Amino acid sequence: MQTAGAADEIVFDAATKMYDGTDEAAVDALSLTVPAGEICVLLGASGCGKTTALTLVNRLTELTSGDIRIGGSSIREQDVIELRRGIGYVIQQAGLFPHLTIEENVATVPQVLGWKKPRIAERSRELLELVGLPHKEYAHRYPSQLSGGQRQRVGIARALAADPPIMLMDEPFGALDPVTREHVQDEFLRLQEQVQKTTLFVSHDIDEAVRMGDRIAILAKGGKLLQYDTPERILREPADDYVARFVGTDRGLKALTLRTLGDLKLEPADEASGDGALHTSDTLRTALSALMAGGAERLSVTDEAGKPVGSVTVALIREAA
Ligand SMILES: Nc1ncnc2c1ncn2[C@@H]1O[C@H](COP(=O)(O)OP(=O)(O)OP(=O)(O)O)[C@@H](O)[C@H]1O
Repeated sequence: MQTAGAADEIVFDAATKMYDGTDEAAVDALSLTVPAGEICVLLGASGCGKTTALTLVNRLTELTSGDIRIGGSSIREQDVIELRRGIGYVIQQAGLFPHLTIEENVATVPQVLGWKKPRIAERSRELLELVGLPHKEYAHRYPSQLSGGQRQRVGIARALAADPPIMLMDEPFGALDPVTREHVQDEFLRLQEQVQKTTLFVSHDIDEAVRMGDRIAILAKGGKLLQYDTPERILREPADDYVARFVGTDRGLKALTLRTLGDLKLEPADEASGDGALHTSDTLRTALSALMAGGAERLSVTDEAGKPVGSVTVALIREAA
């Protein structure tokens, strides 16, 4: 299996885009640094410049002024084709080639790079396994023979094929139903633990941003950066009223998704502790919801092996929050 490959820091340095025929910048002097190996979610309302900011990085959109540096090198000074070889790009509908099999789709970039056949075959096999699509079952299907979630996973495998240091993801899970979406998000996070790519991820969904982001950049119209922080800080200390409104009045509840029962000093369990349906890996929000739904005073908690480790109450969660 693939382990962490190279990852590069991305620096936006007063990056500005003014489209022809417009008199307002779509992205106005955006400056931020995404540390190597982290996921930065660009979050904001429709039209605030998220996609523009993203596509400035692979030069699908050209900068009007300012700069973007990847691993210290300006993108302006690089050959566009070379630049894009180092960047995986995933879009909403996966953008797979319908007339190519899954394996051929994953192999497109290695083929362009002139890899030898056995190396391409090995890489495709490895990547399909990595995204949870066993080669034997899926390699020879066509995109139309997969579910939406599976197609998105192939899109991710294809973007990772040449082991690029950077991933750009433009609402990659936007077209999926909420259950599949959560599942694919979790899978991507597991994958990211292994590959550790520097990832820019566009979303307009605060829940997705909180789940996926090591950091979240909240943008307002014109690509103006309102706050750039960890999900925890954004939920607890929104920079202004706009950010507070954007993250929602239930931000206290959302913050509960950032911590798990394993982070708490649990209380001892007693006979009245319920049936131990909660695990240390469950979030505080899941625990609160289980306590409310069951009307229980206290629920017992087990570790992943099913061993009882204590119990949780609403008061304990309130204290932790
Ligand atoms: N090719 C273009 N020519 C002119 N204006 C454009 C072009 N592409 C985008 N824009 C404008 O730039 C602004 C930012 O668009 P962009 O697509 O980056 O926003 P976004 O935040 O990604 O929006 P959404 O969430 O709706 O996809 C918008 O006002 C849009 O109309």
